[in-house]
Amino acid sequence: MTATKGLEGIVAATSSISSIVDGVLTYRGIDIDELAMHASFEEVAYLLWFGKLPNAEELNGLRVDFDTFAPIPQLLIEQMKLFPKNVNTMAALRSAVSALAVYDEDADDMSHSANVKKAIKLQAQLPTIVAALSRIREGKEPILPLKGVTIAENFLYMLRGEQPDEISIKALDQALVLHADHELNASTFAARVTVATLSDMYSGVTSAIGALKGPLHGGANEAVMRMLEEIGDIDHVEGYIQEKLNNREKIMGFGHRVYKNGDPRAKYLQKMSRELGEMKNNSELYNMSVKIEEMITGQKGLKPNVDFYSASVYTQLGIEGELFTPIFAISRTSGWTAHILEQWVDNRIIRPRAEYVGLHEQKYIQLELRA
Ligand SMILES: CC(=O)SCCNC(=O)CCNC(=O)[C@H](O)C(C)(C)COP(=O)(O)OP(=O)(O)OC[C@H]1O[C@@H](n2cnc3c(N)ncnc32)[C@H](O)[C@@H]1OP(=O)(O)O
Ligand SMILES: O=C([O-])CC(=O)C(=O)O
Repeated sequence: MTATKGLEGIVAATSSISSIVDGVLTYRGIDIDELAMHASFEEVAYLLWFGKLPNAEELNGLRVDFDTFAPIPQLLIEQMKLFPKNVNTMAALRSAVSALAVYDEDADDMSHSANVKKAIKLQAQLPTIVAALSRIREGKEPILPLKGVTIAENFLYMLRGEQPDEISIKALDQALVLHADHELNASTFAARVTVATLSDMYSGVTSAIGALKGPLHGGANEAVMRMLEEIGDIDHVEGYIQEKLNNREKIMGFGHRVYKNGDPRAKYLQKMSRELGEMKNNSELYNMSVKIEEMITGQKGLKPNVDFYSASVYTQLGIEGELFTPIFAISRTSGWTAHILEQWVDNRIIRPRAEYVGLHEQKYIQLELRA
């Protein structure tokens, strides 16, 4: 038995949700380019769960479900208020989603219909939780979700308590579409491993949030923002990045296990970042990001991934760094829950082997004889 570090190249599941072949990403067979340009996040969530784009009636039904489920239990809000103010937002989100199970009397109902309902419910409630966590951190009261608006609009409204502008809504909606699913990435794999024991959907999504938090995965978008803040000025990019490269440090937001010639999602976030800068007459963040990209691609041949330009996009939308990875989680909830439902269709516990590299033939030594 020989281990493959990081399971690189190992095919660990079959799936009909999303695929990456020769650098082309599709959701249910539809190219991400088409979805990025034409689809709303609500349509994409439906597509991931049900395998087809919704007709007008189905889409409306899903929107009504989101409206119904978006409010979160008051007891959960009270619990979140007890979290320390400086808590990591992903840690708080992980705890809040875990707690949601306690308030759902159907949490352990493993029928397909109950699980589909939980997927929709989780998708509706994640934006409410993330916005509430942000408001509580700022010492403000959480805001109740609106009815009859998109997830992107509702989230921005609940964050700020005022009607967001159309450009921000459109940009966030497109970002949600781009982050919704990505084959067997680490957090989705974590979700599938968890629910393959026949544990419940809340456990699966809680595991996934834990995996997404790390800076080698979803946490990279926040790390990119911290890096841009540390650099501070376009004139400092060269010295800062060169020193990191000389020290063989990783630059967050670059590289990918599967894409070697570039992440097809990154170009949309780059475009959005450029356009937002032009609109606000302040392209500093965008220009810094482009300069970083030129250096990393020039010297290491590495291309930006989905996390790199999302950092400057969210910042230009007036969103704080602590919310970048939680926003990723809001979007990826659609993909995680679609994978969880798929896992249960033909389930088998996921239990690989380890190549043992430890000591052999050791003897038990009595406590009093140990050094
Ligand atoms: C949504 C997402 O999860 S997208 C990914 C978000 N993560 C990041 O942006 C973090 C930065 N990137 C990375 O750490 C990696 O590229 C990963 C985690 C995305 C992929 O990891 P792996 O496929 O295991 O590649 P690995 O880390 O082994 O890198 C291969 C080589 O490229 C180098 N490399 C990879 N990414 C980077 C980077 N961002 N900066 C500098 N060097 C890098 C590694 O140092 C390694 O070099 P070596 O062979 O000389 O040791
Ligand atoms: O697929 C991966 O390894 C990481 C990624 O880009 C994602 O989850 O969107």
